[in-house]
Amino acid sequence: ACCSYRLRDALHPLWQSPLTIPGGTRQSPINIQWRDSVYDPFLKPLKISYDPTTCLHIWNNGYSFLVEFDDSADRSIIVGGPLENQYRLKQFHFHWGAINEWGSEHTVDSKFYPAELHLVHWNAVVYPTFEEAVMEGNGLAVIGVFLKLGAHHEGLQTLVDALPAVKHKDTVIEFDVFDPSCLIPSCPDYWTYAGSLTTPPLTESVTWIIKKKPIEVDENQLEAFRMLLFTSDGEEEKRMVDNFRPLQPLMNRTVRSSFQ
Ligand SMILES: COc1cccc(CN2CCc3cc(OS(N)(=O)=O)c(OC)cc3C2)c1
Ligand SMILES: [Zn+2]
Repeated sequence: ACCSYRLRDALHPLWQSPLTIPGGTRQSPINIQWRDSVYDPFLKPLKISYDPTTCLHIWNNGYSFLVEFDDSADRSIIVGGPLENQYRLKQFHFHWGAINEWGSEHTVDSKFYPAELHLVHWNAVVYPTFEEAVMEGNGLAVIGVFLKLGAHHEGLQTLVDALPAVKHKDTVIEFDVFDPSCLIPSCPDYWTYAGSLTTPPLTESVTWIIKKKPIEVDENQLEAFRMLLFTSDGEEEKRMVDNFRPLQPLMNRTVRSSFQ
């Protein structure tokens, strides 16, 4: 009883997974202290080339909603930046809060944004499958984009309009043409550091590329995220909000910036 009590204490209420990974040295998310980040002049610009027709569907996986892509060929890829290889787009999703005061996973100088977009890519040059890449130190590259409250975002609206169809956990809707580069700021500046997935399996396989500039979305668009449910149809409704992992210790890591 004692050990299970201890374990239960350490489990995150959201997905019953450990808050800290035993022996974890590069967990995510982290606070990005702007003045502690180190400008690296050798960082290249990140090159993003997505084919909008690789978009497949949106599904509510009970933790967020994922927009998944056909990653059977090198049709939607990123290259450059801190990356040694090119990486294929697998899916993107968001994390958000119940209110605008919090919701992002990463913070900048301890400031939360109301939401954060993650575009998940995998190293198909080195690994045969996404599942294998998830387990390897250089397996994944995730672009993080902060969302702030402001003007209506035209590109996001097509996605928002589809959300009522994936209100419940394990629902899916076809979504067949979407170019996620409309959600990425044109400003090239980013921070980068070695981290992990922030949802199970929490593996330390992610090169994080966090864009300095946020995108603006309006209140109605954030509210649309908040009307999704963690729960399946027929279960007692639990609103899908606050689906972000707590900040993790920086430990022996340096955050590099692509800008001075
Ligand atoms: C070996 O473990 C897996 C193999 C294939 C697919 C998955 C599920 N996948 C992992 C990557 C990931 C990563 C996710 O978020 S994040 N913040 O990028 O870590 C996520 O947020 C909803 C969902 C998923 C789903 C796990
Ligand atoms: Zn994420």
